[in-house]
Amino acid sequence: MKALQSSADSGTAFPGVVLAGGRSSRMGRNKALLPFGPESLVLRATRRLTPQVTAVAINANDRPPELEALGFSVFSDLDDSRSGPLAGILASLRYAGVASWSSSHVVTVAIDSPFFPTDLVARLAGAIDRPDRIAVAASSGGLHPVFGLWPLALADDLEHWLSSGRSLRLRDWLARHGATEVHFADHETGLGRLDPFFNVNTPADLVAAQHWLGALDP
Ligand SMILES: Nc1nc2c(ncn2[C@@H]2O[C@H](COP(=O)(O)OP(=O)(O)OP(=O)(O)O)[C@@H](O)[C@H]2O)c(=O)[nH]1
Ligand SMILES: [Mg+2]
Repeated sequence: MKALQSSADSGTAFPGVVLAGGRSSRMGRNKALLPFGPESLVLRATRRLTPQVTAVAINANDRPPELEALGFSVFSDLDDSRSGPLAGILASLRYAGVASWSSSHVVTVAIDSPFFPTDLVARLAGAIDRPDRIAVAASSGGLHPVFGLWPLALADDLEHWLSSGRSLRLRDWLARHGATEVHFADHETGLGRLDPFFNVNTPADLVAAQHWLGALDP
């Protein structure tokens, strides 16, 4: 069995994927390319993730030229069913093989949580001690399982789970394996406490997020 490839001394050693494969139906337009501060949500996510991981790729099903031109590897779900985040996690586990990422796990983050913690990966990695363990993020707002550390060894299990018509709910597949939950504190801002996993789903959420952005460090 592969050793868990992370240590406090060498820093985290996992590749990361920005999950941007959803429909953005509540927003009404592709969330990845939404302007956010001086950049876009996808650039914000990659910029926040890059210092935490060994490589970054983007998982997307809508792939306009502006997305492809960012300089990151982009890969789609295995099929076009848009069946939810589990499809993106499976695609990420499979992409790890395509990209020859030699690690025990892949990290995923959501496209639409622009304030996710800068110590996300270190904290998730520090919470598990075996290469077959899953770690997921939690906060005052509850569990955020799209932010997780996923063992590559579970790819076949997940593919079978999805292809056999089991639940598409991420939490249902998590329950099958168990996961270590890692709690993250709110950001303290001049405007009050902000859940680091604040989620931008609607145009109103985007307005609120821009407001929070002004109250936070870069
Ligand atoms: N790869 C992939 N990722 C998905 C899929 N559905 C949701 N996601 C991702 O999961 C995260 C949470 O998605 P949601 O905010 O719940 O859904 P959304 O599709 O982005 O937006 P809505 O259509 O408004 O629900 C985001 O990072 C999405 O890009 C999917 O079918 N495939
Ligand atoms: Mg969302």
